[in-house]
Amino acid sequence: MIELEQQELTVQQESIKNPLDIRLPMVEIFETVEGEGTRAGFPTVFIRLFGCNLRCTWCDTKYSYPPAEAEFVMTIGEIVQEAAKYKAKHICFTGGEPLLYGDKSAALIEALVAAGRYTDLHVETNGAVDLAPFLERIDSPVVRYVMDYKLPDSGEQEKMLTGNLALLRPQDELKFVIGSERDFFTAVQVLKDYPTKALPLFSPVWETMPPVKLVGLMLEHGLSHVKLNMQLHKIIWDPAERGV
Ligand SMILES: Nc1nc2[nH]cc(C(=O)O)c2c(=O)[nH]1
Ligand code: SF4
Ligand SMILES: [Mg+2]
Repeated sequence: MIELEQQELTVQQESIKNPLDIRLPMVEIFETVEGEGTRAGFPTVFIRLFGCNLRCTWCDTKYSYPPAEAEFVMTIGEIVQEAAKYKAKHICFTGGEPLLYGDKSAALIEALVAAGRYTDLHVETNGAVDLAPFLERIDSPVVRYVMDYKLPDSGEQEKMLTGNLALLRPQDELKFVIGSERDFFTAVQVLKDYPTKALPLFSPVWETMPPVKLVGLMLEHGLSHVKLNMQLHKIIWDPAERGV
């Protein structure tokens, strides 16, 4: 994969003039209903890029980074065309980490916006990529960021760029995946320490945090501004199923 990325970079530095020709490593494109966040339940096209800069203990998409390999490479033009084969008007841009490719990730978002088909394009980002360049460059009311804040159980908390929290806007979402009481109390503290305009979502880790326990903690601690976030796709389909 590293070889592929280096090869891609060399080729692109030489010859890319049209953003639609930029090539990105892909895992999958499919249509389903969004399982999470404020747009849960809406038919949505998922565009899943390959590669991630984190390794969360409870990750449910380990097929989206090495030692797994990218399923295929597509140009931005091909990705936009493939997405347009589906009827959904919402896009979930995910991974892996969809913003891993910097300017190339931004160019894909811009091309999807330019297609003019979509009323919502949300980016599922992992909290370890600086959102400032994307917020500066992409000026579209349909583009929203759903940022994860990784808690202690994920093993990746120290990679969180806390500066992102102040950059998030009211249309954005800040998701905490909560695996334990320690995670819960850390999330509560983060919300106190780093004020944000984004909507906070608390999502239970499927295997270790029974939803009833998380709801109990939310009510007990008066978290009236926090929304419970259940992963609908794990309730509708087998939790291990891909492409749903
Ligand atoms: N239905 C469904 N909703 C999702 N929301 C976020 C997902 C993700 O993997 O990022 C996801 C996913 O994989 N499936
Ligand atoms: S950031 Fe997302 S894709 Fe990357 S390891 Fe963590 S859960 Fe998995
Ligand atoms: Mg998933």
